[in-house]
Amino acid sequence: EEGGGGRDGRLEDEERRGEERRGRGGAWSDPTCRLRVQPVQRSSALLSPAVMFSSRKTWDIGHAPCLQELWKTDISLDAGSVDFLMSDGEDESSFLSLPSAPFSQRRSLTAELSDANSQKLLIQTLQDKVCDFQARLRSEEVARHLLVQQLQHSVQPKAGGGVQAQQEEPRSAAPNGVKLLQPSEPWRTFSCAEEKQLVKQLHSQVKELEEKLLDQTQEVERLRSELGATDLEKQLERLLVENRRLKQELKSCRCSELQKVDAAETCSRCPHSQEAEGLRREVSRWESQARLVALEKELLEKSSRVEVLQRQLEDSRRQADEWRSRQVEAEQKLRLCLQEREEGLVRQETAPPRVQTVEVDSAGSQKDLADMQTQNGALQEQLCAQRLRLQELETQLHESQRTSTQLRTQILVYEGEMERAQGQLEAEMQNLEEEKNRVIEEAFIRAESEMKAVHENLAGVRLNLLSLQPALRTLTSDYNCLKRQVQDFPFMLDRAITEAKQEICQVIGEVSSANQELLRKYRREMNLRKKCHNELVRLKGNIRVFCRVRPVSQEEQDSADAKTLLSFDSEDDAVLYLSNKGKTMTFELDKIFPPQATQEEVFQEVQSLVTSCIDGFNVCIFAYGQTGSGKTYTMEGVEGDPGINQRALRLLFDEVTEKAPDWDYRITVSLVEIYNETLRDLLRENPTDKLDIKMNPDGSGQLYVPGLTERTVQSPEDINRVFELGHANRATACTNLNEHSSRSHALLIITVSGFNGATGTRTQGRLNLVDLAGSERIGKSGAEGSRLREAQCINKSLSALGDVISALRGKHAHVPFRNSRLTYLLQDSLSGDSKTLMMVQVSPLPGNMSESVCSLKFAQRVRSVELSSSSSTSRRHENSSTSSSPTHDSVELDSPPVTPVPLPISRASSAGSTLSSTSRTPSSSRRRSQSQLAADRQVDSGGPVVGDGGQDD
Ligand SMILES: Nc1ncnc2c1ncn2[C@@H]1O[C@H](COP(=O)(O)OP(=O)(O)OP(=O)(O)O)[C@@H](O)[C@H]1O
Repeated sequence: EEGGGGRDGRLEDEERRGEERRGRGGAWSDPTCRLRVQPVQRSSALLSPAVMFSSRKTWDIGHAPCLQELWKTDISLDAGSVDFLMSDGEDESSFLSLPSAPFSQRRSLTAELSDANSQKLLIQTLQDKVCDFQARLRSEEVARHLLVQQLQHSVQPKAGGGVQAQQEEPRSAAPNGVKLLQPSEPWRTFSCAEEKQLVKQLHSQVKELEEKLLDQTQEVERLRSELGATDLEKQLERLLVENRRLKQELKSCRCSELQKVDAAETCSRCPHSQEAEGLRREVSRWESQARLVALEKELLEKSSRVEVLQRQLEDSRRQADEWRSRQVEAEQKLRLCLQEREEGLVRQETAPPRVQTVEVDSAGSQKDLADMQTQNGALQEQLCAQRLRLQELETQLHESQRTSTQLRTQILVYEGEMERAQGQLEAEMQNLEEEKNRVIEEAFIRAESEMKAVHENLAGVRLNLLSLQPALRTLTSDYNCLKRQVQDFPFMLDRAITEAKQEICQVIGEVSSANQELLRKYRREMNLRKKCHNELVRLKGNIRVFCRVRPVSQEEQDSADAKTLLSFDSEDDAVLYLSNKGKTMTFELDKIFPPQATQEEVFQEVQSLVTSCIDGFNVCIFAYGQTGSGKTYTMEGVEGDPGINQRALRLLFDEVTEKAPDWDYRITVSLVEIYNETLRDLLRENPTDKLDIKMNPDGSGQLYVPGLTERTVQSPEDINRVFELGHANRATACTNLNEHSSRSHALLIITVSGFNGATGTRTQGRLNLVDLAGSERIGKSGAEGSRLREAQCINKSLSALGDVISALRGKHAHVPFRNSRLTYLLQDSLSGDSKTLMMVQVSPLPGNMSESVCSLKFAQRVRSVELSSSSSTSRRHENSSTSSSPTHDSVELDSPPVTPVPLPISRASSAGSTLSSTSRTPSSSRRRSQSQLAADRQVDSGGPVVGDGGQDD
């Protein structure tokens, strides 16, 4: 207002100066100085799309552009266009529940919204839209009203009292002190001051209007942000959220009902299910009732909300009617103004212009006049533009009228839709009410029956409780007792564990001592067993003689000479009868194997001798007999049916393995052949090399065979390899193996060395398995050359063996071991406590009878010899000692007999054997049977066969 006042002041100054100029120069005389007063040009802001409202609360600038576009493009407002308007061309989702389909489809879509929530939402949306349309209508009406007012302001001076009144009171007609120069004012001449003042007034008016427009635009923005469509959208959003929540609640209610039904089915068999089911049903009944109450409350709220909205709708409708009537009035006024203005214009055109002549006093006045004339032209142009604008406004008015008509129609349609939806909602509510009542009744009946069942169950439970009380008391007392025991249990457990530990330690000590005692007893028993065994062997005789009669072969059976002269005692397996030249000879040996005896049966009888080798005894097993009597068969056997050699080694392996935990044994094997008194090693690479028996250079007086190969064997496979090698070497050494083998002695020397780690005891025994050469007396048959020499050598060695045994038997001071390589080599195995087995092989054929008789006599003679047990003590050495040895008793009690390592062929043992033969104890004397004595006598009378070869010792 200050600014306005300032401007007014300036205008007054200008008027005053103009008056002065007029006073000085008189009236305006120049026609060029005539001034046409033109209507005030509207601010460009008023022509902008923005619409101003008279009231602050009715600003709605956001939707105006859309309507103006419609007006410009002349789009008819059908249902689709209404939707487009409603969505404001920006976001259709702002009207979520309203389908964007044409209006013709809306009915069917609405009909599809069957449930109450959807209908409620639809009603709400429709109401919102109605409000929205009403607001838009209001805003349009306000805009039109404003335009009309503006027009009225423009034409007011003329319509109010004509140019005269304006001339009389130019300042009072303008609001806010601004003098409005109306375009309809008739042409008149003004003084320069008046013109200048008029121009200033026009400028100030324009500025004022622009400021107002700016303020109102800002106000519009503010109101739009505060109110506008956002409230409606928020409300709509809230309602949508509420609708969604209600839907989910309904769904969860249905699901819970279904789950309850399922649970009731599954638990129907449970004994406690009835009670639980009753309680659950009661809870669900209460829940459903609570839910129904909540729904009812919600429904009431919704209903009240609908009523409020309906009231708002009524109000808005009434306001719309009022606005409509006011618009009609404004239109009428506008028409009247226009009419008057047109008439004024017509009058102006028809009336002759009054031209006042103004004398130009000065060049400045003339210039002002020219400016005024220019300004007058501009005002004329503004007048034309104003007219055009008036026409446009009229067009817009018509359009807005048409739009309002269409909107009204749309409102009516929506109202009808809303009424129908409301009717459906009411019907739905009615149905829901009925459903609710029915459900409540059913729930009540169900609850009653369930309550009854619950009461019955409760009575049963009470009874059970009464019966359970004594048991509970008992259990409580037991529990307390157990609790006390559990509390004491750790102490008891500790005590028991301590006692148990002590007992266990004590028992372990006792067991350990008992174990030691048992071990001691076991050793003593073992020694006793060995002692008994040795005693038994001694009683049986250290030299044992078996006889094996070979069967008659198929070829021999076919010959006429197959009739056997040998017969056996069925009751005594030690007696053999031989019929020769009409008289029967009886031979009694330790064991006689008939032809049908198997290799296994033969080995059963010799295996005790084999095992004594492990205990440190020297054992010698001879196979004696004529060629073809079965010596090799008995010792080596055939493939698939091994003889004593392989079986002995296997047995030794088994025994050694059995004693393995305490004893560590080593078994070595040597294969030696004696042919023509020549010693050869069958396991060395060059078996033809001759071996010699020499005195040990260490001065111990023992004999040994330098270069004799000793192969360690650990398995039957090793044995097989050794035998194969020996057999191959024996074959390379001769052209005819069979011939050669019958003329040579084959010795398998097995040495078993043992060491007891616990006691430090060492043992060594030797098992000599000898396949002797044929014992037939070839020399007497007139053989010559090499055969004679072979026969002589065989006879010599066999005679030497007989002499040795005879000397042992006769307890001679001197035993001629050195008369042959065989006896020399086997000196240790034949003397002392060594054990000797002579397996005499006999052919049953009559043609071999004389040889059989010789062999049997030799066997009889050998059997009568006994080695002295006392002499054995000198042969034993303990822990690798040489000649000094413990007494026989001490060895037997504490440890197995021990022989020195390595095993020498000792001369001292020879002396020992001599000593032993002289110091034989009476207890070791052998009781012989009468038949044996008879045989001895018979042999003595017949003369020994052994001596036939002659002795060179
Ligand atoms: N108990 C037996 N059962 C079956 N066959 C046997 C028996 N004893 C010997 N024979 C067979 O008799 C034959 C001669 O035996 P073997 O070669 O063992 O006699 P030998 O006394 O070793 O002869 P040599 O002194 O010439 O070596 C062989 O064919 C052998 O198979």
